[in-house]
Amino acid sequence: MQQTLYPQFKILLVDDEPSFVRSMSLTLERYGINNLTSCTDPTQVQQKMAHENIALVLLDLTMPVLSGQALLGWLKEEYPHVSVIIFSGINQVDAAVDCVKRGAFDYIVKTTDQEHILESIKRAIHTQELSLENQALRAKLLSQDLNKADRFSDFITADPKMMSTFRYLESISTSSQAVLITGESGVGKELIAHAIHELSERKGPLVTVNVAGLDDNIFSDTLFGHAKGAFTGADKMRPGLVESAAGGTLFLDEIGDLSANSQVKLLRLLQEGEYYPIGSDQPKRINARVIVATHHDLMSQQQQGTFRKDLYYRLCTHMVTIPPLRERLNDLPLLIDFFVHQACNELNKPLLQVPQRLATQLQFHHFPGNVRELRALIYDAVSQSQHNELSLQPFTLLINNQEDRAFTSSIHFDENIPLPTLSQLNAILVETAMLRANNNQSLAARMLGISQPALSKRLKNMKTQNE
Ligand SMILES: Nc1ncnc2c1ncn2[C@@H]1O[C@H](COP(=O)(O)OP(=O)(O)OP(=O)(O)O)[C@@H](O)[C@H]1O
Repeated sequence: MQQTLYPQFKILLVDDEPSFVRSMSLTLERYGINNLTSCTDPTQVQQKMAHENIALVLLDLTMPVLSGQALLGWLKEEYPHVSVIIFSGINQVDAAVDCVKRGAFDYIVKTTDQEHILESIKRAIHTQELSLENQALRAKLLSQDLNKADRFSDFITADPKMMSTFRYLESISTSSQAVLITGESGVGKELIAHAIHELSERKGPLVTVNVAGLDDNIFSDTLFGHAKGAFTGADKMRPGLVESAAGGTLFLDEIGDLSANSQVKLLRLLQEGEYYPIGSDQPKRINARVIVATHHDLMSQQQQGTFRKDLYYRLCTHMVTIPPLRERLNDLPLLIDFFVHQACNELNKPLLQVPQRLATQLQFHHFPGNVRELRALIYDAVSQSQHNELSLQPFTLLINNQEDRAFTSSIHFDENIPLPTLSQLNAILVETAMLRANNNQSLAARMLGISQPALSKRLKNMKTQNE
């Protein structure tokens, strides 16, 4: 099994008592916090900070030679972004206030119960993770570049909104927090989940589970597995898919359809990082990053009370929304070419020419099934094509219907206002087409159903009439 280090940065434990360092390390490791380094000699801290990627320090207050307070002052001066939690053998309000004033994240008495200590450490980790991601995100947004563009190569797009989504995903690639992907059915959420897994560089597998329609028992059995004898027919222990995803990613698709009971279990898994196989009282720890996706509007589901608020807010930390195809029409020609290539390859046909007007004409279609629908249409057209050009037959009904509908529903003449003249309408149409085509005359001409020279002539006429 792959051992993933958590968190992504190191935690330095400094205490002159070797027994405390040992027991604290064991406790943290038991709770999945295993990216640790330690020292019992406070004078070594300087060297460790210089050579290791440390973002959280757990510091004993009372040590010989160099006190925790002195080290805290030095750390806050030299490494202001590093969080420091102070541990003390005694509960001294003055010392606690002083440490917090000097910038300590928290002050903990060593005899405090373990849960409280862990809570504080988890909070510090979470704060550091968010701040590191924030820095990465800012750098990424400023740079405009993708470092690992190849990880997105299966997702065909030239859309600026998708490019910012890719940059955002790069900046959170090493985070251990869950990612929520939303968007209509068929927009490519599963492809994005694959890209996130690839970006994370986790060595383990990507395990996908469609949770729609799973009742709570099946959900638990599928994800958490069961112990031998847990129920009739459980004749041997079976590990769940959380375990299969160890060292990798667990992708839960259709999360908006999760039953209320299963939502509680998922929340616990995300919050505590633990789960119980059915019939076992031994908790197991998750060692996989979780990605969830849904085509539902989770925000309104949680407002209506069908999706737990706490789970929603937990999932929201990292969220991406993939726009529907009709909102990224620039992707149409790219996707058409891509699917024609793919279909010709798969169906063993020579590469077909794509009539240029296809993308323009398809712009009017609403694409309720998004890219999946476009893919199916292209595959159908490729299989029906007899000659070396893609047959437009499968699209005719769709194009005519949509063009007519788009046309008639968008044009309305108010009875109280005089009708425009034909030349006024002509000018409006030409200007709108030029605007939509980004001043590309060939494209605008195709939209208007005329040749490029004819459009150029009209533009010249309009110009002289205006002069
Ligand atoms: N941008 C894209 N480039 C190439 N192929 C795409 C793109 N987007 C989607 N596809 C293809 O469209 C189909 C549907 O994509 P996918 O299954 O990822 O959608 P989804 O959003 O997860 O849908 P659902 O909500 O129904 O699960 C797949 O065959 C996928 O490969």
